[in-house]
Amino acid sequence: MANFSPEILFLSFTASTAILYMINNRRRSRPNSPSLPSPPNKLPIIGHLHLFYKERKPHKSFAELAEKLGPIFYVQLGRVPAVVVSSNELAKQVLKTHDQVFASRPNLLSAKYLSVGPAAVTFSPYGAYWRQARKLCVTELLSPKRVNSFKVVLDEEVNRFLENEEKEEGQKSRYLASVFVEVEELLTGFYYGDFFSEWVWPGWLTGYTPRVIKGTRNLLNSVEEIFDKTSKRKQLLDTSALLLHGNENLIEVLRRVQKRDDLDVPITDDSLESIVSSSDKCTLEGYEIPAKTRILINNHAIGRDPKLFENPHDFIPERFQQEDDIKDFKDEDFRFMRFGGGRRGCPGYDFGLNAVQWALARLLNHFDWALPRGVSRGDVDLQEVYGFAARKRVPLVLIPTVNKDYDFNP
Ligand code: HEM
Repeated sequence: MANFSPEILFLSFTASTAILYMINNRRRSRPNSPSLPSPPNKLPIIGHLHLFYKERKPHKSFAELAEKLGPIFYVQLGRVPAVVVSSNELAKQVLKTHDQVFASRPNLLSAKYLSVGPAAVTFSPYGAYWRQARKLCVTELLSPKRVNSFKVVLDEEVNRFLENEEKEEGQKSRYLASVFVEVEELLTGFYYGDFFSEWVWPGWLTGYTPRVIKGTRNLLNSVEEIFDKTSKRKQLLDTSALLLHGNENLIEVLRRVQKRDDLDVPITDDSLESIVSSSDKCTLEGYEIPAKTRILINNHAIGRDPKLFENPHDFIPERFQQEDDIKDFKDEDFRFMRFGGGRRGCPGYDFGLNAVQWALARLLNHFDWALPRGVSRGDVDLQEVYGFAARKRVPLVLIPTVNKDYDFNP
């Protein structure tokens, strides 16, 4: 029997339902902006969703459409009206000029289950709860002082990982990495059922909901195991342990913090419970964007814009060594958006950079790397898979040669 993927099953089922009922929802959800470009072939119920299934790479389909329709266009994704922007100027307008209007987050099924730790902030709707949770996260977990104190742990972790690669601990590290990869896949925001959020059955029919539940269980078990390991580390990371689902969830942390008398902004019961959507209408490039329209910033297309990058499709990592580009880490022109932008931009910027630089510097300084014998540069598959952050489709396999002068236990 042919092996149909859950998405195909779901899309076919929905498309046939659409044909049976012959419902044309064009009038219901098209925003009030007749001149906003939009692709043809909009189907009943699923809208333009069928255009984005190709190779499971919606970012590429959006980029191809932008080439035909321009840097701003409208698509109907199931029940969700969306506007796709594909230029850095428009991204700047969304993330800077109108960032309050677009500061909320979509209501994803995966986020409902996986909203623990920093993800609880990431997926909170914009409002009082998000503001307090983010403030708590920034002051208690991501302040420069905190990030500095984690350096000891980072150092220890990188060493432990390298030492134990072949032992049981190494297997656990690999398992943990696989759990995070799965979580990252689940949080991509392009599960088709999310465009019909009032329907519960597609999640069960396609097996997506059980997958999310399993992913959540694995994540929580892994994180709990990490924090149970040593009481010393447990003390050091006490606050982050709480944020990452210790004995209290984030609401309980907020309830506890609510009783403190040193808060700049007192947390009232109202502010804890109120979830405000400030999603208002606004104008982009002369087009009126109705309230509750989802804005998708196509980072993939912006990162390959020939107006911004010379030979954008060529692999020239040296381009990022230019002084201007290093300075451009501030990204005032919104060319890279590595950490997003605006009021929902990444508060873990320092932490993330430290962690990546620390691990990468070690790997590059203390090992020489080469392709396996018989494999040449041209053989390396540079295709990506769509995700929260695009990952290589085929992992890069390299042979390290240990620098014997490096002491793992200084
Ligand atoms: C190199 C590492 C990292 C990268 C590339 C990264 C990137 C991002 C991006 C692109 C966003 C979305 C911003 C937007 O919507 O405009 C984000 C949000 C967020 N990140 Fe990071 N991040 C990194 C590390 C971290 C770390 C280490 C933490 C915390 C431990 C963290 C916590 C958050 C939170 C809480 C949000 C949501 C902010 C909000 O919605 O208010 N990130 N990150």
